[in-house]
Amino acid sequence: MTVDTDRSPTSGAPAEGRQGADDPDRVAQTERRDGLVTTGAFDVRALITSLPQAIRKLTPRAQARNPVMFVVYLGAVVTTVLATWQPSWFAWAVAAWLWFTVVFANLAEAVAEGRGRAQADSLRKVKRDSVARRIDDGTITEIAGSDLRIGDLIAVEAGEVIAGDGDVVEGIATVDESAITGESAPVVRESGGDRSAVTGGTVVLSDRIIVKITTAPGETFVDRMIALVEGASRKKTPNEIALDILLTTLTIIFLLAVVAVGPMQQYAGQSPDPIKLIALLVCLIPTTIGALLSSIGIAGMDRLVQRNVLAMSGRAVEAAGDIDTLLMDKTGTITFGNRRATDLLGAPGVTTDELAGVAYRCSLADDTPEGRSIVDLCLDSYGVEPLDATLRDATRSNVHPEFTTVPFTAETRMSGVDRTGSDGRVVEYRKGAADAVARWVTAHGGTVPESVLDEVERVSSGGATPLVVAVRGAVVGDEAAVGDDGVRVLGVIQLSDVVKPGMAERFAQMRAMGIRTVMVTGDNPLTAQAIAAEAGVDDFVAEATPEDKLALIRKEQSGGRLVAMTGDGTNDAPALAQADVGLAMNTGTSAAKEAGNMVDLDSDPTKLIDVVAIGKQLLITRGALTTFSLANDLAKYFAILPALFSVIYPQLDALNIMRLHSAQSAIVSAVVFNALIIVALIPLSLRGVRYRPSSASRLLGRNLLIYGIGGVITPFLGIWVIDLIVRLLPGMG
Ligand SMILES: Nc1ncnc2c1ncn2[C@@H]1O[C@H](COP(=O)(O)OP(=O)(O)OP(=O)(O)O)[C@@H](O)[C@H]1O
Ligand SMILES: [K+]
Ligand SMILES: [Mg+2]
Repeated sequence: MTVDTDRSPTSGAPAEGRQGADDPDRVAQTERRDGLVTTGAFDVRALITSLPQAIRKLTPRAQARNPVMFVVYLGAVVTTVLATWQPSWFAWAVAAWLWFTVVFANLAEAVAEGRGRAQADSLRKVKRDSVARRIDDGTITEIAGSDLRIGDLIAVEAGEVIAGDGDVVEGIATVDESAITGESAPVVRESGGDRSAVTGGTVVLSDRIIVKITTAPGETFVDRMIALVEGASRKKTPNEIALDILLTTLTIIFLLAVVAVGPMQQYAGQSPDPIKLIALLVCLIPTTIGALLSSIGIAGMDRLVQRNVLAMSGRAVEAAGDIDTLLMDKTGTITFGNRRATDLLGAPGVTTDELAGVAYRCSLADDTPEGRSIVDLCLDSYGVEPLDATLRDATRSNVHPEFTTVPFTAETRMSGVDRTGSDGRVVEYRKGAADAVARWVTAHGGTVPESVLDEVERVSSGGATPLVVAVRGAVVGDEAAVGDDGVRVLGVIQLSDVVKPGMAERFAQMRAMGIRTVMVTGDNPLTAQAIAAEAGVDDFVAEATPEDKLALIRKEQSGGRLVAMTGDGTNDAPALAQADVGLAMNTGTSAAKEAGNMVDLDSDPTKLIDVVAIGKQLLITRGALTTFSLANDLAKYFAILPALFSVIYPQLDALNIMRLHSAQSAIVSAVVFNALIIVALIPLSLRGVRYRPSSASRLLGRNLLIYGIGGVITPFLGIWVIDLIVRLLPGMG
């Protein structure tokens, strides 16, 4: 057991290095920083500090949620009544230890929940009251952050707290998100692209942005994080419900068996003692796993929080343990997502100046990061004469009589501007994915020159994204001479992005875990291939629309496979919602974060390795403790049955292999052991059984061996030792 003695989980202080080298279960080393942090290790003091909370859970209502422990609870009540009615040392000893059993079970849950409370406290600090400057028809009203409604537009400037969750709809800013992510380096949040989501409670460090509110007060990301780490929103997973049903069935069977013992005793001329029968029942029903089941689940979620992953459902965590396929989008997930225009390559007979002029027009109203980077490149490196500010702004906000914006969509994979001249003739400026533009050009009777196709191929093979630029219609003004109404390809814009470091080895690790990694991108096959090779994914799908992404997941799932998806864009949202595990990047859009069932605050897609390990560990821990609990209960037969019957059937004394002192001391010892084993296993239930990547059947065999045999042997030793002490107490015969 790893005992971290230098901090209490309820101290509220975010720990430095919550995971150290002392944690044997650490599956992968991730940089840890300040932030949403607690110790992953178990702290003995937590048992004491969580005691009041455990006692508070003694209400019938709280107990009724757990059928196995509810039987113990009722047993404790009945035994207490009997002990008051006919007091004896034995009766009171059993009553007291039955109450301890119930409290210890509550304690397991309270300790697990307590670990989240410190995180919740530090998150509440993020939820400070802030003032929002709401924009209504151009005027600004100051209102309380708590009065914001979905759809409100607010202006936030450097130094101000963002009052609510939303998407940046105008501007670009650096934002300090450390209160939530623990990452102290500021992040860029900008309109238009996949890095538009901002979280209420974070602070704008530079510039000014306009944010469109996407969540109602009280339902914000931070609110959900608080509910999550406190376990308030925890629902039983299907697996837990199935196990609950099994445990309840066993409890009913044992209840019937014990009820039958009374008449048997009577028949043999011995008057049955209800206290002994209750003790027998409690020892036989699976109290150990019944007591620890919910803390195992809570601890699994908590371990994810320690890795900066927020799981919105326990079901997703369990599914993660069995993932077969991981789908990822490319930009922003495998690459940094900071696609910048880096080069312009003119078609034959087109000068780069002409190309730059058209590229600039194309991107004037394109509010994506790609579009803005093209404008920057054209102005800074190609000396394009900028349009005057009013004209530009009018175009951008699509109110100019002459210019009509054609925004980028994931379906068309093109964007541009239509310009209506004074003679009513329209010129269409377009740029976009090579295949999309080629289709547009062909549809209008044009062709893409061979040399442009060569450039596209060259740019793509290097892992960059080529955008083909084309114009259709008569020339108005000073752009490239296109002659008549025809359509003409002007050249290629090169967009460059960088693969996040360390991808290849992490994907290799996934391969070792039996997970197939597939990159799904809207980009062209050559770029996809180059990036796929660099990142080391097993497979890739290119030119995928949002529907394709969704269909791919459905196809994988229909083959019985469990699928994880990581993504950041609005176009990934349907797929994130469909996947068994939908891990959204925190840098992504609100839509993506809403759709997924997990959010990675570090925006690291390979974090899925940790998520899978934690999911597997959760399943293994639950299996191991269930095995242990059942084996354990079996062994208690040997302590209690001889004690109950040896007076009438002396042969049964042969079963009393522990040579327990007396019937009373045997029963009390069994009940004491039954209670103490719960406390002894709390650390294991919270920390989880050690997990190493290996085949599922090997793991299962190994655990059955350790926890099955351990579960049989431990009670014999434990009850024998406890009996040595208990026999010294009064009333033990
Ligand atoms: N602003 C833009 N204007 C025109 N075309 C664009 C623009 N941005 C991207 N494209 C083109 O559309 C393609 C699809 O872009 P999108 O951002 O939808 O990709 P995606 O499906 O999210 O995949 P990934 O994020 O993995 O690249 C890009 O590969 C590019 O060729
Ligand atoms: K038991
Ligand atoms: Mg994307």
